[in-house]
Amino acid sequence: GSMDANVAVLGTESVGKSALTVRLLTRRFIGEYGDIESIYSHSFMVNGREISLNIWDSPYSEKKVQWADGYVLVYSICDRASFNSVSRLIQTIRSKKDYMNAAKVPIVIVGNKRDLHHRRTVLSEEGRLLALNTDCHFYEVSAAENYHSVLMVFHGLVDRMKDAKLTMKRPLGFKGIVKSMSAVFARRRTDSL
Ligand SMILES: Nc1nc2c(ncn2[C@@H]2O[C@H](COP(=O)(O)OP(=O)(O)OP(=O)(O)O)[C@@H](O)[C@H]2O)c(=O)[nH]1
Repeated sequence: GSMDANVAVLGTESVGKSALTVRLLTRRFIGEYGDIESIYSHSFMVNGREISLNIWDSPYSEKKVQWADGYVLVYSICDRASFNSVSRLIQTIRSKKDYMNAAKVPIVIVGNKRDLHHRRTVLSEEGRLLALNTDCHFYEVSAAENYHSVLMVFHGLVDRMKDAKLTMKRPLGFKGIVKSMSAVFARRRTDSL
């Protein structure tokens, strides 16, 4: 059957949340993203099954943590503070989500801006270790350079959400605010939330 799930892309400022989301949806990197805050709907096939994701790309808020079924937690490999905030986010999500088993909340950790290795301040091993210790998936990617690795992030999350037995079909909770990608390319402020 198909799966319909809500995904929150979270992380501190300028780590590339919009870049990752736009890369997934359009396969493109457009450089500057402005103050985009929208929910996007995106469907793809995984092992012959249609997966429909509602993706909310935005700074942290409690409302989004409640809304989401799965989380993409993004930091920049050039920004130590953004990495530190990821472990705090994991704690927050696990304390706020009412799962039978908190360890099962589907979370993937993403170290972005891999292309900027000359400015790296967070080692790959540190990301991998954090993921190991918190039972999350881990990816290092470059939204700027690569579509495939970004796709793998969302496939990994879908796998985790399937494990969490999230199979019910349900309507999008925020009627009428799914923006078309033209809003992104027009770099329009989307303040209707
Ligand atoms: N070199 C490089 N730059 C990137 C990458 N991803 C994003 N950027 C740049 O980093 C800046 C911030 O990217 P955004 O996608 O707007 O980051 P964000 O996390 O959505 O930022 P906020 O909306 O401010 O929270 C932009 O100038 C992007 O072009 C990457 O993989 N490599």
